[in-house]
Amino acid sequence: VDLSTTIAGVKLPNLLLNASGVNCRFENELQQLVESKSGSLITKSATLNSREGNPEPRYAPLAGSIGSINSMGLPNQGYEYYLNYAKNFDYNNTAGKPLFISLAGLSLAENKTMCEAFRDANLPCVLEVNFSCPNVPGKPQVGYDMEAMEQALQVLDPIIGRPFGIKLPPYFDIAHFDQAAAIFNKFDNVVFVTCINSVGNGLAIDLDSETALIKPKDGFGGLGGLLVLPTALANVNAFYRRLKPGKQVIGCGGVTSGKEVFLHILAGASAVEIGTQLMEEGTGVFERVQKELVELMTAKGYKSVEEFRGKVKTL
Ligand SMILES: O=C(O)c1[nH]c(=O)[nH]c(=O)c1Cl
Repeated sequence: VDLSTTIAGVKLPNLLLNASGVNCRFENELQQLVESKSGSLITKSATLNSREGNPEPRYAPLAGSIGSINSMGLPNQGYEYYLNYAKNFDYNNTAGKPLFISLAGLSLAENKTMCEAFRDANLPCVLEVNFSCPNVPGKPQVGYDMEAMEQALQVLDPIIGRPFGIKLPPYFDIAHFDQAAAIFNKFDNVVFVTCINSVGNGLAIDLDSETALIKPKDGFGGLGGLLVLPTALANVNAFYRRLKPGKQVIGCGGVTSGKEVFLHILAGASAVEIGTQLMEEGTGVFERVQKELVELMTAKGYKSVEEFRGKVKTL
């Protein structure tokens, strides 16, 4: 069974990778991903300067393993740390794993500076511009401001000057799928969108203590895990149906096993990111999920993901 895929012109030996933000802030964590059975890896979203992020507790699993809530607040080492990592990355590693870099500037100026630095370094890594962090107080998500998103792309696309992707928030209105896809179809370098980032500003409350699970923002944080699966599948499929040929969708959200990876591919995903389940299980999740996906494909008679990608049936 062939699980390989190609994103932005780079080959992934298998279609699984981490969701940006999980197990990828520090070099030792990134090395764990390199040594894992993932097909590639992506760094924690970087800002111009390093950040401590929000006060803890800022992440919590939800009762009944239905998902997670986080308001990390973009803790990261600053973009130069990840630029340096990308300069030293072994692109000829035996596993053949490519490297993705996530950038989440707090302003267009920050994103411009970071994208110029990566352009000047001219490295084989692939950029994923994060327009969807829901947890920086006072910073509304660019992904929910269509005009700002288009203006940002008008500035960043020519600077990046090569294929790149965008990490999107979940949309919940068909008109928003239409508007966002129409924007991305204007930029030839935007060759993939990653759907979805966490479902913003949920509130998880503990029944016994009658207290919010996380400290920042009165307990408001992004939701992930199984509970967001139907929203993730809808966003993957909405953009799969709307983006021009040649543009791809990376699925993210609700993956706990091979089953949900299969559903993401059926919805149209060319690669699939794992966040909450990686946070809870550790990097062994990639081997387990891959085995389950192969078993499921074999049971269904599929030899490659191309045979069923995007082929979700409707009634
Ligand atoms: O709070 C975070 O760091 C964070 N948390 C998320 O759930 N998505 C993001 O893109 C980011 Cl940047």
